[in-house]
Amino acid sequence: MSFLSTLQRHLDTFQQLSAYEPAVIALANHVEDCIRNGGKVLFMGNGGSAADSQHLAAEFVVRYKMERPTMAAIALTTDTSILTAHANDYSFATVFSRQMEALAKPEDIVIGLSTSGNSANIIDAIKVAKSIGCYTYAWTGASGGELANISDTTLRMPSTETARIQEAHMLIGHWLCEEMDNRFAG
Ligand SMILES: O=C(CO)[C@@H](O)[C@H](O)[C@H](O)[C@H](O)COP(=O)(O)O
Ligand SMILES: [Zn+2]
Repeated sequence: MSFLSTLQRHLDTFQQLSAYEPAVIALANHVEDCIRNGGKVLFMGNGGSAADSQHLAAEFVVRYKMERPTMAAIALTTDTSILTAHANDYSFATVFSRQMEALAKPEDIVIGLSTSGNSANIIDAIKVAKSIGCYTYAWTGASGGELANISDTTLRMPSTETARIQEAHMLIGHWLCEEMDNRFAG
């Protein structure tokens, strides 16, 4: 496939994202309430979505563009000792749910990023998060996968291509950070 056709598919996907404004504003309102009430946001994903989870948690805790107080967030993808011990001793399928049991509180928001919506470790962790009482979001591709059936809210990106879905997730994530700057800065 040529770069121009890749770029065209990216643009086709992104052109549809303006329709997501109500969903992103609703998410931002929810995250604002969660943070103001002492909650935190837990992100998780595999592969590129692990990187995206860390990227967004860093922007919450450190900064995005503006000076504002820190916002509580954590990516469940970063501690290699936890990840390797759990995968080695138990199973990779429960590598996030174990951390969810340890860290999540009912007032928290959980965001699982999965392009297929079918990653077993995210499905298991969303189930555990719900049993704890957290509100759960799935960020997926167009199909939504199994995560769309079990999460409280699913944001389905308008693509079936992994890379384009990931690119759209990051636009949504940066849009959320921008909203948080507007609400918490100054
Ligand atoms: O970044 C990419 C592809 O762009 C890959 O590393 C990709 O994230 C991995 O194949 C993941 O395991 C896919 O998982 P998921 O998005 O289906 O949950
Ligand atoms: Zn990638």
